[in-house]
Amino acid sequence: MTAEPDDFAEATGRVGVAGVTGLLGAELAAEVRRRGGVPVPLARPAWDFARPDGFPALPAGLRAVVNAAAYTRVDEAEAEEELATTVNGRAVGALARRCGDAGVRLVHVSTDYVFDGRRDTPYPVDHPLNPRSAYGRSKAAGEAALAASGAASLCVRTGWLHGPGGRCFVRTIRDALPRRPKLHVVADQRGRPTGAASLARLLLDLLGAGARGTFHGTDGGEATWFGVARAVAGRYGRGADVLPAETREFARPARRPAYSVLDLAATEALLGPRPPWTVALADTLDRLDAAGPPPAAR
Ligand SMILES: NC(=O)C1=CN([C@@H]2O[C@H](COP(=O)(O)OP(=O)(O)OC[C@H]3O[C@@H](n4cnc5c(N)ncnc54)[C@H](OP(=O)(O)O)[C@@H]3O)[C@@H](O)[C@H]2O)C=CC1
Ligand SMILES: Cc1cn([C@H]2C[C@H](O)[C@@H](COP(=O)(O)OP(=O)(O)O[C@H]3O[C@@H](C)C(=O)[C@@H](O)[C@H]3O)O2)c(=O)[nH]c1=O
Repeated sequence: MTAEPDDFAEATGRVGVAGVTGLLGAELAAEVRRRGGVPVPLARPAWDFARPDGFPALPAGLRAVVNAAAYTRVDEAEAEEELATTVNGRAVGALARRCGDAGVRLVHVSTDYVFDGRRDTPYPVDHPLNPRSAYGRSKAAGEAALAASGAASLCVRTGWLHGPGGRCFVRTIRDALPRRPKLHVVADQRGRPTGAASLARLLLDLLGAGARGTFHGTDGGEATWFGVARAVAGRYGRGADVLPAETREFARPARRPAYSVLDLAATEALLGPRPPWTVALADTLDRLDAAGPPPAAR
């Protein structure tokens, strides 16, 4: 990984955003606007990641492209691996080649699920990939396609995203609380919960710092899914209703890594310490509550 600062932070310009309707893409578009730039959606039908052979040339005058489009349904991917691999793998290569042709920098987002979760200390950026799920394999294929394209790119692995603008674990737990007297949540998977808005800022900051290669981009600290669920429920006076479970009790089609804490050393050396995950969690819940009534406290 390298970093040669440029003037991106001062002159955001037109930024292509793929996946603009998603959890991260919506925050990215908002953050580009906040910095005085113009987000340019790269969306269907022209940019259908399931049909990357049909990608057009990039719109003119883009300063950079950020790819937040992906097939993200981890369990469904087990039965749809071919589609997931096209969207998360082949399409990334095709987009990178379009960016290379136009001389435009590409920021691509990858996941903690490319690792096998067998470590018990944070995964360095150059640790060998060994995904245990179809989704993880499809995202690893995207990283490989990006590298093979030769385009000037930045790949940022993140994990456990949450935000008000889409489906995520935090929202699932918040919405389940009024309907379920008790929630059993796995306490043997550990990672770094990350706010989508916090990640959007980080991606643009990394771009502005001229970062190239692979970086990790999460919020700071670490937690289990049980810990996250407890924190969500605690806000509504329901913390005691979240009970710890083991992964083997919670059968799902896809395997999740037991440990997916990503090492942040290079990112923090460039941009300073990451905020603790609890800050972005409070922000997500504030924004969800502002949009609709919170679950009734019991
Ligand atoms: N969510 C998480 O916890 C994590 C996510 N990531 C990565 O972060 C990135 C953003 O994820 P997130 O915001 O959660 O994703 P979402 O599932 O919220 O959004 C996915 C976006 O991709 C678009 N998309 C899906 N299929 C296609 C297609 N065939 N053609 C064009 N666009 C398509 C969707 O468009 P539409 O609305 O039209 O379907 C949507 O805009 C992804 O690369 C993901 O792998 C990494 C780690 C954790
Ligand atoms: C809703 C729920 C989940 N769980 C468990 C199941 C699973 O092991 C874990 C996480 O649940 P989810 O299925 O919501 O999260 P999951 O879809 O696995 O989230 C992942 O999404 C992809 C896109 C990524 O890239 C990852 O970084 C990660 O954020 O919590 C419970 O134990 N109890 C519950 O009530």
